[in-house]
Amino acid sequence: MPQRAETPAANAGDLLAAYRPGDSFLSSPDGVLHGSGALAVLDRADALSDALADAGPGALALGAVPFDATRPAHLVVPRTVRTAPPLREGAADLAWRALRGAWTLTPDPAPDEHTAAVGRAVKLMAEQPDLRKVVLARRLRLQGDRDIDIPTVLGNLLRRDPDAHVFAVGLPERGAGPRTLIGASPELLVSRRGRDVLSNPLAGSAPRSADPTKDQVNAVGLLTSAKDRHEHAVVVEAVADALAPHCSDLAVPAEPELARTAALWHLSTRITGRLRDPDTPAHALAAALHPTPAVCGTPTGRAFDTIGALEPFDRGFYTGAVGHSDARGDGTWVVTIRCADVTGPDLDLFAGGGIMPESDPEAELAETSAKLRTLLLALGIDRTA
Ligand SMILES: C=C(O[C@H]1C=CC=C(C(=O)O)[C@@H]1O)C(=O)O
Repeated sequence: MPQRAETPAANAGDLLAAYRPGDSFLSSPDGVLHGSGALAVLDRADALSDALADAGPGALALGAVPFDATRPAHLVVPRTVRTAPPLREGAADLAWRALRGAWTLTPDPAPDEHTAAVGRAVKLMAEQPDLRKVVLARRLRLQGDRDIDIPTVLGNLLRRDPDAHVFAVGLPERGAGPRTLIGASPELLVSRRGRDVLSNPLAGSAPRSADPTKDQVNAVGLLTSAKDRHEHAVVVEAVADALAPHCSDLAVPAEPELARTAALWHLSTRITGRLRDPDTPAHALAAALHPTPAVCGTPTGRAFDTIGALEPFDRGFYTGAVGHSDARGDGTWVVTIRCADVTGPDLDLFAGGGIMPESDPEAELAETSAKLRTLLLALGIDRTA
């Protein structure tokens, strides 16, 4: 059966108003997508191209791939797709909507366990210098007193970060009703438009400040920090190496620039290339890149094993990839960060940071707290966790 493309909506707000549990929503600087129903549900990204061919020439699929790419993905070819123009200035028209209710916040692991794990990673890197970087994360469990109103959270995320990749995609259920991955990722893993390929790795972070002078001091401090420049360079090198077999004219800027979200400054590098084989779809490029050292470390296998040994929880879909591909092979996939895994009134929030040999455990903990604020503030929780 072919996918149905509905008349485009006037704006993202109309798509949010139409969102129902189980639907998909993706907003990026290129446009906004809403998918409902399912012509096909797939657990492997390499099955996407065939499923898209079955769904018609204009069809698209969207969904999420977990951090551990050997585990099942959750990808949907929606029955119906509706689009809206990019949000841009329209963000100011989205009303900030408060979520009602009370929350219980439980850090798991506790903050001191996270600093201890960072300390262990630093010691490991000192003992084994070939282990250059490990990304360590922590989880914050939230329990509300009513089911989370997902379109309200998405609207609040968009209002604060209109240029972010704001998403809601379904996940395999765990017996407690619909499960949804929501978030506002600032990090483009890869996009493909015809032969044009773009990746925009981020690594190296500093908190934003409401005081403009302090905000600038933080930004300049980040741009000139040897530790953050090093942490960033490791990611750029890996992204360029992974794209090189697929791209000609690979352009890798020598210096990072600053990127900003409402909560953080990041070091950012825009890497562009021309696809050698026009039949390589966006999701194949995403699979070639994932996991970058922005979410795993260097070398990848050693860093992955170290994460397994030091993080006391399962990352699941956090630090995987979320996005969409269409039947031509074009698409956009982002790194699944600044996100939460939601079931009913329960949310698991996640935040991590790149640990380098020179990392300070308390500073790394503070960085994860700043990252958690993206979701906390969208939920109306103005607390540092
Ligand atoms: C792993 C996360 O962020 C990554 C992306 C940007 C900056 C990062 C950093 O400075 O450590 C991380 O590599 C996260 O937000 O959970």
